[in-house]
Amino acid sequence: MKTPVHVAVTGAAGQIAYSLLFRIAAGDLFGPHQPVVLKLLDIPSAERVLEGVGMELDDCASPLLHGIEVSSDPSDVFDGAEAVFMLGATPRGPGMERRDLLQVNADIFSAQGRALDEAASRRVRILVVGNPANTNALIAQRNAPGLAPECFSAMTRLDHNRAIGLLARHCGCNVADIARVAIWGNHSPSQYPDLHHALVKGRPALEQVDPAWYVDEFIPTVQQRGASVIAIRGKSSAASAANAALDHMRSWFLGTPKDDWVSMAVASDGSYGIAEGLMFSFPVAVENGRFRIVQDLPLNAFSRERLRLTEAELLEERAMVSHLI
Ligand SMILES: NC(=O)C1=CN([C@@H]2O[C@H](COP(=O)(O)OP(=O)(O)OC[C@H]3O[C@@H](n4cnc5c(N)ncnc54)[C@H](O)[C@@H]3O)[C@@H](O)[C@H]2O)C=CC1
Ligand SMILES: O=C([O-])CC(=O)C(=O)O
Repeated sequence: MKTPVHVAVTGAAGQIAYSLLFRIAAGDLFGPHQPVVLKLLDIPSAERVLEGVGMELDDCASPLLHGIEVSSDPSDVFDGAEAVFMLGATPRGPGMERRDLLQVNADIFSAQGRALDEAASRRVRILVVGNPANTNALIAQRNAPGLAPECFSAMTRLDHNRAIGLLARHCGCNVADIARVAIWGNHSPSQYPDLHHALVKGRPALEQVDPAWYVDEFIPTVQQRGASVIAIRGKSSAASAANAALDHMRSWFLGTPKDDWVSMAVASDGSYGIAEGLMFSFPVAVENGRFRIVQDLPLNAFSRERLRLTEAELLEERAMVSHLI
């Protein structure tokens, strides 16, 4: 048996965690031969719920689950962690934008960034899911100067999966027939779901869909999908968010297919003219456990303008938390 990977999950008593933890324990993250230790963090008032989640994990009798540790102290939970899912944050309700959560959630990410700096493995891979995810990831990263910026990412994989699902339904094909969809920018309505490089059954997607559908339906539907789920379900996406978080981490640990990429918000290195340091979603490829931003994709005037708009929003969000970074 291999040495267990230590996986920390914050907000472990919440709804996304309830869809995530059992799948990690079942091997959906690292496969059927890699044991894990789950390290669960939530606030003291959630202690009883967390205890109950731990009981249910025990009751799954998963041979891959080599331990469960529960705490309300981030330093305990991040100690030696190699994979960290940062879910712990207040979700939005109907009528709110994700950025309305910035003042509510920002302090969590500065404190937990410092705890990661102090305790996590130097090779840790951190995924911020709690909203507004990009700027929370920026706050955490800036509060962890002892960790490489490449240890941090924020989740736009749900948007990426939504885009693939919608395109597949529209084209009447299987999701496996689709490649090279990209989400650029912020996990917010300003994000840019880009089909200019996408392939459906190996042929350019934009030759197979009506341009008006792409601009007037596809882009706004993906941008607003989170709000649509809240309006209909009464709560924000949870199972699909957990699924995307697993997809994100699995791609980061195990790699992306040779002829495809995924979308991840990572610290900008200035690629495509995006301000350095912003946590910006790019198409990325992963090889040997390291991601690289896919380079040299041609961007037309429409795409350049969309990138500029979402970058402007992230710059505004960064200015709103300048006291924390
Ligand atoms: N990036 C993305 O694509 C998505 C992001 N989200 C975001 O994920 C976050 C979590 O969503 P849910 O699980 O539905 O919310 P939830 O309210 O069910 O769970 C959040 C949990 O975090 C805990 N928490 C709060 N402060 C904490 C702290 N300082 N340390 C540790 N835990 C803390 C709460 O006690 C609660 O148990 C929300 O911010 C939501 O908006 C949700 C869906 C998709
Ligand atoms: O919309 C929300 O608040 C939750 C979320 O981030 C999503 O579903 O994309």
